Amino acid sequence: MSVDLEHIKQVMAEADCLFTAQQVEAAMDEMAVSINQQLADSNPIVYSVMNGGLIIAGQLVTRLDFPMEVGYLHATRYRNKLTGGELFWKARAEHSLVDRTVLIIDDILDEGHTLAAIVEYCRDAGAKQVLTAVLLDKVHDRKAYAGMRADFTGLDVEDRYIFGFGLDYKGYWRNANGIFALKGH
Ligand SMILES: O=P(O)(O)OC[C@H]1O[C@H](OP(=O)(O)OP(=O)(O)O)[C@H](O)[C@@H]1O
Ligand code: HPA
Repeated sequence: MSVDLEHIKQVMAEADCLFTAQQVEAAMDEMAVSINQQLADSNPIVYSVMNGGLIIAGQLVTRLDFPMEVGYLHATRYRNKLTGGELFWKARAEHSLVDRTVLIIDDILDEGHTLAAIVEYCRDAGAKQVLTAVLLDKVHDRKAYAGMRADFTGLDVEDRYIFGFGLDYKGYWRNANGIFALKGH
């Protein structure tokens, strides 16, 4: 599928910056303090959820100062579209999860179906504890279950279409250094 790069550039030019790079850095610092306190002696496996979790996971784990194994899971529900569908697994865990603590890191908890399915998968695979960390939690009443929250959350974000810092607009701008909202959405 060909992409109109002028459109992609225009989207960024017109976007609203909701959080600057400095605000994202500060949020990751705070998340790291909590995770360092809670998981220091747990020998966890830390999974990034590809693709969106790549940036936050990479930057968060360098703030963690205890022994851990690191890997990735790949599950997608939006597939570069603006609304989510059925969860599609592209890569599952390579480690045995039996009796392990698992920390799942993703960019956003939106409706939460992705994280809920991943947590269930890890529990079914024998993990003794599954914790979740997200940079963003989108504020609305469409969560997979009422009151759903990650164990560690960086920033609450308004109910708009978001991109930057791992989140994409039609596959682009995951590299944007900050959190942006699409004009009119
Ligand atoms: O809370 P939910 O409504 O389930 O949405 C959150 C998920 O959606 C995005 O992934 P996406 O499916 O877009 O794949 P990507 O990570 O490759 O962008 C994001 O990275 C989360 O994993
Ligand atoms: O607001 C969003 N932006 C990009 N990807 C997403 N995946 C879930 N919600 C979003």
